[in-house]
Amino acid sequence: MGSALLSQWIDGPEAITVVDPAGSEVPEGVSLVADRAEIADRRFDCIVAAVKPQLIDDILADYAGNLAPGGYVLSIAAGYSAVRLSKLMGDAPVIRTMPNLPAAIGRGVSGICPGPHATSAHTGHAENFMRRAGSTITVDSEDKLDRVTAVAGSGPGYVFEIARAYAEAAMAQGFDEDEARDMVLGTIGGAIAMASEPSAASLEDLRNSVTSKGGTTAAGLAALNGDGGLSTRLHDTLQAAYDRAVELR
Ligand SMILES: NC(=O)C1=CN([C@@H]2O[C@H](COP(=O)(O)OP(=O)(O)OC[C@H]3O[C@@H](n4cnc5c(N)ncnc54)[C@H](O)[C@@H]3O)[C@@H](O)[C@H]2O)C=CC1
Ligand SMILES: O=C(O)[C@@H]1CCC=N1
Repeated sequence: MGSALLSQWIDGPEAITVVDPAGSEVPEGVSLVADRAEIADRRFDCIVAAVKPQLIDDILADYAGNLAPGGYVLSIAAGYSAVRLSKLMGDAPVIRTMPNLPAAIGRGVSGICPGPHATSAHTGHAENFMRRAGSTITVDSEDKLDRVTAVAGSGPGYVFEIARAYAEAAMAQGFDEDEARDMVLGTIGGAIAMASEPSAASLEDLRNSVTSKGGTTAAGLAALNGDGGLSTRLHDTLQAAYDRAVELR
């Protein structure tokens, strides 16, 4: 996820240094170091925590001394609370964010939640930073950010899985893999673009506008969600993701 954001951040004026022991590739103009020791005496206005939440306890405390006076920590980690991260880093100002993967093409949706000691200047900076990667929603509690995580952070995973299953079903109708992928992504993309038009009708009305009485869509929709099974499944999906975020706090 860090690389996806980085791809959108590089056009800005900031000097960016990435620490990654795995030596991931970084875009031109970004410094890469494999070991924090190489930057031990340097100070940064913003430290981005982009490791797995389960690794934060072991990794981030070492960076407390790398924060410049007035700087802040921007976390993208799911669940791991800003309060806990601030304490871990010597009462540093922390802003928690929750981006999603389409940030890689500037189409992300990012939640932002100011944490302990964060000033309005820190929040403004984080909002500008995340807006470079797509749209943002600022929330006033960590619990809400964990719910943004369930809806949007994990959301591309649900969408890719739905598209995959949809394409698999198209193949069962006799289309080859490329045909199925093209038709399914074209249909999803077209429908979403139409629903995203400023003057678009409600999602319910749009659905109804496809559904002729006694026709094919009505037959398909009855199988898809006639018993409310899809609605229940999606409700359970978001709840399970939220519950996991709570466990990671
Ligand atoms: N994958 C996604 O769609 C999203 C992920 N996130 C959050 O982003 C964070 C990273 O997740 P992913 O990108 O999926 O995982 P990832 O495994 O792809 O990336 C983690 C990176 O951390 C690096 N790393 C490991 N140990 C390190 C250390 N000691 N110092 C510096 N870097 C180290 C790894 O080499 C790797 O490049 C997690 O906290 C996750 O909750 C948030 C929103 C969406
Ligand atoms: O699966 C995860 O935990 C991360 C956070 C949101 C999306 N990927």
